[in-house]
Amino acid sequence: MGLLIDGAWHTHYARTTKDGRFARPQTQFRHWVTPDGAAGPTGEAGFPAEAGRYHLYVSYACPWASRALILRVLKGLEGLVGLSVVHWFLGEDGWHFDPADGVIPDTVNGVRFLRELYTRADPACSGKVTVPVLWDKKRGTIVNNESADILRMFNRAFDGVGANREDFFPEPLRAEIDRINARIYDTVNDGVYKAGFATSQEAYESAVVPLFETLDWLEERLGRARFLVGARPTEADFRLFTTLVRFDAVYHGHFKCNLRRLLDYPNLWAYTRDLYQWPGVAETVRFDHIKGHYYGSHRNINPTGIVPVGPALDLLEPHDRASKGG
Ligand SMILES: N[C@@H](CCC(=O)N[C@@H](CS)C(=O)NCC(=O)O)C(=O)O
Repeated sequence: MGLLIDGAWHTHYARTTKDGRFARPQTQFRHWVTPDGAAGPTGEAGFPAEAGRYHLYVSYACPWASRALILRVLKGLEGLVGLSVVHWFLGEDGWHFDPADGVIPDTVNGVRFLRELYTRADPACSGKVTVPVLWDKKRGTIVNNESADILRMFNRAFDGVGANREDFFPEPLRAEIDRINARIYDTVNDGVYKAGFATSQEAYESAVVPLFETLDWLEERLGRARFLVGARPTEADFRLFTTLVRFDAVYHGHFKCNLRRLLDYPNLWAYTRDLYQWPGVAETVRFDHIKGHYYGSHRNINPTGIVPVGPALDLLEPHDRASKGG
């Protein structure tokens, strides 16, 4: 693992703060694709929605990239926004495209390492080289590498150029979705990383306790309703899903989030299966990439790199959630 400093690749840097806490770095590129090319909530104008102009780079292993991948499918953007998938192993050279099952090479820029995209976009770029990345083929630059922004763009920007009209961030539900996202981001999506990458007992415990408080709260909420907000799935559900689907396979053991398993939460487990079985979602979930990435790449946490065979999970088991409405 490494990062860019003024365009140069470095492999030695502190991952945690002095007290052992993991702090997620700021995202560098925050422009927006919009229907007419007007500026979005952040960044510059000049990225109008056009069929075939933009390309998405993801890892199947990564929960942040996977949420963008899910929205690409749910909005019917496969024919409009191209796709490349990195190799699951994240080593000294960062994300790369070595051939392996499931890897989709970079047909746009022909790069071997993802970091080359970052320095093409900005030769003096500094920061982590992360997925997802949304690339503009016309201007030859990164539009945005923040998954939360990419979800919102995919949800609306391409509706006039061939996306379907499904709305995963409906106007009347926005405030509630934002409110629920904030808690889930801090304690669950990022919470598992704060626990897993902690290098002090205190930092670890201060992530695990709120993580399970939120899961307990969600268990209760999802006992009353099929989805988090409203009667249809929204972005809030898919943002939570990508963490839940990895929970027992990776976070429970590898990241020591082991107060309870997802399987111990009847509602959360059935909810995860419901979303997994939602048309288009299962094809975005690749456990070989997920497990290979976490257990194989984080040698500070798992020095042998051995990938456990279990747990046996049946995500296709019927979920019986339709009775909760929606
Ligand atoms: N804020 C970013 C975070 C993305 C992120 O952290 N991705 C991880 C993979 S799960 C990554 O690419 N890490 C590369 C590294 O740490 O070198 C987003 O949500 O898009």
